[in-house]
Amino acid sequence: MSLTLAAASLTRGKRRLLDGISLTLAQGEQAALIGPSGAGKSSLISLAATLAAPDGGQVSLLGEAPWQLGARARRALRARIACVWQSPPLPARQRVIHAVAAGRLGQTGTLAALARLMLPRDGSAIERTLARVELAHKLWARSDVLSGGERQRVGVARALYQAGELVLADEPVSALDPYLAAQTVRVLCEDARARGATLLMSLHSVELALAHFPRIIALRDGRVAFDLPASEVDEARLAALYEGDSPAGPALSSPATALTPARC
Ligand SMILES: Nc1ncnc2c1ncn2[C@@H]1O[C@H](COP(=O)(O)OP(=O)(O)OP(=O)(O)O)[C@@H](O)[C@H]1O
Repeated sequence: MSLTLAAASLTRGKRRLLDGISLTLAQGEQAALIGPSGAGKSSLISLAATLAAPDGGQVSLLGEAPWQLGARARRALRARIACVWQSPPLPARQRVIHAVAAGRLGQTGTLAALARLMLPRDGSAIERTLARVELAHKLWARSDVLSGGERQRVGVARALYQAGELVLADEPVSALDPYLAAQTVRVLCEDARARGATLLMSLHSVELALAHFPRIIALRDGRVAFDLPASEVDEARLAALYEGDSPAGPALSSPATALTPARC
């Protein structure tokens, strides 16, 4: 299995963000994660990206138990996992070419990686990757002059360039217009399919989820509400899922650690 969560839970302060989540994704499988705001979608992606360790249950990624590995082995595992964040953490002065090149930073030794980052050898491959998200013209632009949607597409290009065996995407198209959103989801799905990579993507747009994914995993209040083939997700299930959106769990009693995006 590419991704397995077995009764996985995640707690911050007194709040249970994820409550006994069990699911598996086979190598090459593609699933969309949907659910109301606050359902736990980003928390689940954070667990799968090893940004957070479960405080109950197990997480297994690409056949490894990340939290039983030493730091070095966990870094090597992370290099096989590509992440796309809703707000990609791009340093302001970084140029797009370097931001995309950073996708492969974890795949070589430190010195080679730094040299590659300063002076990307495969600028034309990076440009072609950017062209897939209609951003080739921004190759040398600085990150701080990009729009929110352009930043998101740089994050997508970085993941495409990384070519991870497991691709995790948390609301990767929330800042894009409907045409680009559909186009970008399609590119991520096609790329994963062509490489036999596994893809898990959280989406607010149920329409995009149903149009592009064969499997829909729905979360509500930190639990799996349903996990079904897209063809079996009907209006009644969606109405029950989104009806009466409510915050999950009790209020925090103490400041909690934010699940901040980091490079996978
Ligand atoms: N570090 C934290 N400390 C305390 N509560 C948190 C923390 N991170 C998230 N939460 C809470 O956990 C719940 C789940 O958050 P999460 O971001 O996973 O939901 P989501 O489904 O991705 O929501 P959205 O669709 O709005 O992005 C929310 O109620 C959120 O306020």
